[in-house]
Amino acid sequence: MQPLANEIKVAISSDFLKAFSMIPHKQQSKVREFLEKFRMNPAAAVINYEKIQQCKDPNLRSVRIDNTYRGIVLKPEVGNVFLLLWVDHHDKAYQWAENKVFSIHPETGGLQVVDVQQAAPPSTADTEDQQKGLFHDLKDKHLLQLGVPEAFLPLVRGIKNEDDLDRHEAVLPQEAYEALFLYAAGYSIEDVLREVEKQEVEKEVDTGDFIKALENPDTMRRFHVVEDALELAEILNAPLEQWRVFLHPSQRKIVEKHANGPVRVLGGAGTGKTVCAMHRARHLAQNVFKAEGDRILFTTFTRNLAADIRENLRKICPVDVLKRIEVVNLDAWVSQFLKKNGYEHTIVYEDDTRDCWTNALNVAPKGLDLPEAFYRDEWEQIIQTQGISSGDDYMKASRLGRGRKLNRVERKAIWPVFEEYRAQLNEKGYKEAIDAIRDARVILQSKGSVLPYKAVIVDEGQDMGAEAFKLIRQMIPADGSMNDIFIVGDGHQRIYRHKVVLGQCGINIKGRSHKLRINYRTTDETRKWAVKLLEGRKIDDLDAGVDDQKGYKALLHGNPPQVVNLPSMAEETDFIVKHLKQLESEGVPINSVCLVCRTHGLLVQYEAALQSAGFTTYLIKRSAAENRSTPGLRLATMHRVKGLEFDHLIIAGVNEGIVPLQMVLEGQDNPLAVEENELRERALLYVAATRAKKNVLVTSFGKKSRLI
Ligand SMILES: Nc1ncnc2c1ncn2[C@@H]1O[C@H](COP(=O)(O)OP(=O)(O)OP(=O)(O)O)[C@@H](O)[C@H]1O
Repeated sequence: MQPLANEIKVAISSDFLKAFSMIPHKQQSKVREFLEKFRMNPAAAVINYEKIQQCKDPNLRSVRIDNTYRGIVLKPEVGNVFLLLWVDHHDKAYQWAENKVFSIHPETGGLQVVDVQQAAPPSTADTEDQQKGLFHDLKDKHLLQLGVPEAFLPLVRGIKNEDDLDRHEAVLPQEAYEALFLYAAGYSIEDVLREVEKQEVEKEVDTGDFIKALENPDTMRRFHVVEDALELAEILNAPLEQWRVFLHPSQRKIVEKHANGPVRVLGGAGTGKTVCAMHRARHLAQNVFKAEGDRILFTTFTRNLAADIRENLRKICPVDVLKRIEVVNLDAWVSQFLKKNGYEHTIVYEDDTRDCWTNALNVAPKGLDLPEAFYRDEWEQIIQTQGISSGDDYMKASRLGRGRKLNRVERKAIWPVFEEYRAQLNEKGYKEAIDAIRDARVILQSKGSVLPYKAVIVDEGQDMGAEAFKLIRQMIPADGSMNDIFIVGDGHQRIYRHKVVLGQCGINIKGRSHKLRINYRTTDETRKWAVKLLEGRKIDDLDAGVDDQKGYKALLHGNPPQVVNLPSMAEETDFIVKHLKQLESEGVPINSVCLVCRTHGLLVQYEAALQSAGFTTYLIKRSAAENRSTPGLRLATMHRVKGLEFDHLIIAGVNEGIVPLQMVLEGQDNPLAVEENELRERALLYVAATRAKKNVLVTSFGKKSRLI
């Protein structure tokens, strides 16, 4: 790798990458050639800097890409630093540059770009209105602390309500908008400053020191200092995958945190939890645990998400770093571990154990007349959760929270069902995941094995059960080591049957808890629709506390989800076909669309109908990464789309009886369990809707679900 001349720093902006992605391929190749020369020596004579007439910022220059295309570069007067800002056709590039001014904010130290033409206050604002503005309680000093550029103070004073604030979102620097949004949402100024990490801003900011400004977290959300040619080439190969380079300050803080124990990160759908977890893995492997034998374990709940993460880590890690990060879903890790330790069995899930239950229920006492669902829940919620393995222990077990009371005689009478169920599993060589996880922990404990992991990173923490977290704790015992466990999760997305209290699994996160609030994936309209599904429900924070969705915001805007009810499935399918054809006619690639529904049975029916309408389809499976190079409309159950994302989403068959799934709700005599089951069904719809980047269509036939 060649070093840069004279310690010159070259940074590219997120805007530059967006502009680069929009120019023709031919010019993109020219830009690449130019950039390589530029990166090696931006001060070289071959680079033709031209002053831009009428430009408000005296430090902006244009550079020649070819006869017709120009790049826009910022070369501050002081410091050996060059920033690449934009690329476009000559006239458009000049137009873009005309009103832009780049400056270091005197309070926050962040390098901001503002369009000075947009800084004028709303023309309707008279003096009286200004006094009643949304921010009239805040002094100028506070507004500046929040990152509002000085030139924008009159504009911000003229903002009268939240809609007005939203209208100015694109005009304000993102950090200023986010801080104002939080204040408008009811946070105190102190809370806002804490939330946006601006409590400890340096006293004196040198507004001429661009090198220093490039290290500021606000700057780093839009500028990236290019390290070497390889990195530059990789960034240019996927200019729109901005998560690879530009982290939000709240994300960066979490990623680079030096933590003296386990860290928990919460955040609603699309807030970049997985992105943070991946960057954390890279950061630890690259900068903290650097020895050849050091390993980072990155574990997820679902198998297809692990496959996706493996692919994405490749994009941000050099090969030598990547090979020290092991990505695997927990069940697979456990399976491999048990195999290595001489255990041969198959891990089974709910659907695989139907026969075992049928046989076990043959020994159920006739007089009690308890439904199958009762036995299954008793097994899962009492016997498995408490690790009960004998009739005696079952007699003593706490059944708190179970609606149907059982006296001693009844307990004794039903215990043989569970014994028989266990025997059925053993006979077939099956193990429920929770048993396998428990076995792995016991082996680790008894052998005192030392694993090579210096850190464990957990994605989808909300779906890991207590046994899973106890195992993770055992993998990396609590011996005071720094940066040992990093968990990201969201109770709103819990769609499997687990609820944990990390503290009770030996994972103490006190004082090391963070929250992400900016949704990068969905539009704000979709986010609001999805959040409503869970409104008023108590959602836990993985550690016996309560989580909320206050202060969340999506960066993108669009139409709210379209909800359509049709009389029959045939008519619903026709409607979906028309919708898909419309998308195709707008140039939407069909593999960026996913049709989701609640059950596999229904999915198969939609698959057949859509295939006969001429669409190629692709079923998303439990074990494979979502490979976009495979053609076809994506089809998946709600469980399978967790952690994934698509431009367009169709949620079909959202009928009463299907969402929530009747089978899940019935047979329950415990109101608490009914409530929990319904919550999970709502969470499934929340997860499904929040997979969409652009728009959501929700369809039903016959009677539509009461949830929509
Ligand atoms: N700093 C960032 N800059 C640009 N895009 C980002 C950034 N962080 C996250 N994203 C994008 O936001 C989307 C959601 O990110 P991610 O999947 O990490 O969120 P999540 O919180 O794990 O979502 P969920 O819980 O809904 O599965 C992705 O498309 C990701 O690339």
